[in-house]
Amino acid sequence: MTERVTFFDTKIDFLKGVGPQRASLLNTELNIFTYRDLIQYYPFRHEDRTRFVTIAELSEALPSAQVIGRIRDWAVVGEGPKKRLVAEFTDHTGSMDLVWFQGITHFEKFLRPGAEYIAYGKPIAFGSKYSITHPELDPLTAENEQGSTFHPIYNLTEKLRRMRVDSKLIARMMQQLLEVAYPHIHETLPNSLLEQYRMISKADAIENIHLPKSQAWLKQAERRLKFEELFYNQLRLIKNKLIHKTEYPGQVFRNMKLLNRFYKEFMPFQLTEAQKRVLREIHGDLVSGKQMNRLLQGDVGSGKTIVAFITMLMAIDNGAQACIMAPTEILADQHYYGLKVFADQLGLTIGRLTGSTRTKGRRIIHEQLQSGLMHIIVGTHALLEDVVQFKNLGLCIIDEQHRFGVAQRARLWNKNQDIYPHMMVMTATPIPRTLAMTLYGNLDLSVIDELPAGRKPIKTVHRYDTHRLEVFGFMRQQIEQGRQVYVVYPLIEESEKLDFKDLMDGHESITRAFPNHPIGVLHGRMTGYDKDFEMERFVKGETKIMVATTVIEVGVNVPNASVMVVESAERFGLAQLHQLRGRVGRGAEQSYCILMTDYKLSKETRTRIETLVKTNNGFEIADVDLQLRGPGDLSGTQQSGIADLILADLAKDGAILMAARESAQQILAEDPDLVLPQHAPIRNQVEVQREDETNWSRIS
Ligand SMILES: Nc1ncnc2c1ncn2[C@@H]1O[C@H](COP(=O)(O)OP(=O)(O)OP(=O)(O)O)[C@@H](O)[C@H]1O
Repeated sequence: MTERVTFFDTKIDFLKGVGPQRASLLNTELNIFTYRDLIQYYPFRHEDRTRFVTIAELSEALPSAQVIGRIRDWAVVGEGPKKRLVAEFTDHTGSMDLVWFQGITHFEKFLRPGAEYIAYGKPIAFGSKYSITHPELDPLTAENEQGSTFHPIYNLTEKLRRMRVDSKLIARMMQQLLEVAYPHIHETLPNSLLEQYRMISKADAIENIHLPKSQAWLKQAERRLKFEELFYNQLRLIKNKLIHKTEYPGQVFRNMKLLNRFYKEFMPFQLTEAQKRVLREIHGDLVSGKQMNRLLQGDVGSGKTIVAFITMLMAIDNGAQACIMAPTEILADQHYYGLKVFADQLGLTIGRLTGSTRTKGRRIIHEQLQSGLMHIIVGTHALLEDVVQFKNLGLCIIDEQHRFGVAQRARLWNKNQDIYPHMMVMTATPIPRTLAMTLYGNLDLSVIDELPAGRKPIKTVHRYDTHRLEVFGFMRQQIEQGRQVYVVYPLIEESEKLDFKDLMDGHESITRAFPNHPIGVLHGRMTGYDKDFEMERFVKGETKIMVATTVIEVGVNVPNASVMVVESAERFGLAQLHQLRGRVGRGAEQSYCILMTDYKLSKETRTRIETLVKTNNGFEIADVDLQLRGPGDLSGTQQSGIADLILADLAKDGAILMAARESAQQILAEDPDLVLPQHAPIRNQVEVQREDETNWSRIS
């Protein structure tokens, strides 16, 4: 497709007052090269500059205040870092101080005693007098004395600030650009939607997101642009889903001989109703003749492994092979061991391929996959290598998908010659609905929303470090009743050395406190062999306590372990704590999770800990996590497309997302190829943006 050059491709150098030096600064610091880049560089907040207060009305409760007054006098006082310029600023109600620690020489030249200014900033009381440090100061003019509007504040880098590129300058550039750009901004939503949701035009929205005429306009602009962003996000995902459903054939897996045999002879337990329902959904896909693209969500311990295995059997029953890809070696190993038990019973060949598989082993696996001798392969990224070829890959299961990129997924698809393999994505931690929709809106969703019968909810408590002896006492009691215990320490890359020392000190003090019980230790610095050895001892019950880092976070399954002690729990994220806790409560015994922390906790940390104490429900926890941290921070989601949402906030804009999704669904159901005249704005936008994998709401 040839690039269409538009007005918005003009270089910012053409704006008045930009010049080559500033242009290159904006290029390198903010990635702003063209009018398009600039106009889409939205401010992150606005200052309300419509109202004034008098000096008598100042109060510390005001986050900021705008005052008209006169500089009566000023002086430079103090020495060294305390050196500052203090100006006395007065109006008819009183006097206050304006203070500068930086730019003193500039203000010495700029301040004129007797002249009138508008000062803006955060008022702080010193005794009976208020002062503003580093206020924004503008000479009073006929224009600004009525109060201006809302001033946009842009994210800027330190270097830009040093070079005197501030929000005011960007706002001036924006004003200049908007004056000429307005007629070039095409409408990108159909009239019907604008009317249905009473939204303003794209051009008005762009103008008001930068330089709003009023608070009401700003709100309208935000709502319109968020809607558009989410609408195109959903349109892209739903369209993608439709294409898969209509255009991509899938192998049909009807034979169920092996599956029936497994059910009759080896099935270790009764499936839960939720597991059965999900398997019916999957089976429906696998006999539909279309390629399956499904997301399998289930809370920690809900029994995803058996669902994955039965799905694999459906493929193998029909002469196809299955693979499962996990983000880490430990997790791949866990899947391997979990699945091997079942595979061995049926005499199926299962292999494991990770970074540490030796060359010779690799070669054998490659051959067996190519000849079709190997039925199931479990692995990490190593599976993506070109040398890995299958005879007939019928099913790919991807665990923890959000750690894999879109391109990696596509590479797996292409591993089969004639027909794409069926795809199933499993997430080990529940994700909130809004996030699931924007990340995985192109997939069909299956949820295992029920834990196996007989599980007792894990009891979670919070204990301060000072109560460690009591905790040890409790651990001892549990071990004497035949149970096993995990003690987990944080190990975070930035403070790895110290953390490692904590882990080893912890190991030592536990060894001293439990002289009669064998203790294991597990961390990322150990070799694969040592890790396997330690894990095996714990699985067999030879060690009673496992002191570990978060390497055991996902997938580890030792039903006899009933106590999880998390040291420095304040340093873990919510999802991570929920995952860790999920390592216990996997058998029939009552299980416990003990979150150890320091006395001093931030408000957010307290909320995290209290949430875990209060609920075992992963979906509820995921929602709190989203509220606390925002979607960009949820573990591992950064690179997966969520960052492309510039304005919409999935924690707050759920209602807009639902409306946008519904609209996208309706429009595509009525007009899948977007050929109706009323959908021309969408068609145009989609045609221009098709090249862009992630963001279809860009200015064209
Ligand atoms: N229907 C069931 N009845 C009884 N036990 C079950 C059932 N389904 C699974 N289990 C057992 O529950 C435990 C957890 O299952 P599994 O390891 O598949 O969980 P998961 O969903 O993968 O969770 P995680 O993400 O925490 O690993 C295992 O010991 C498994 O054998």
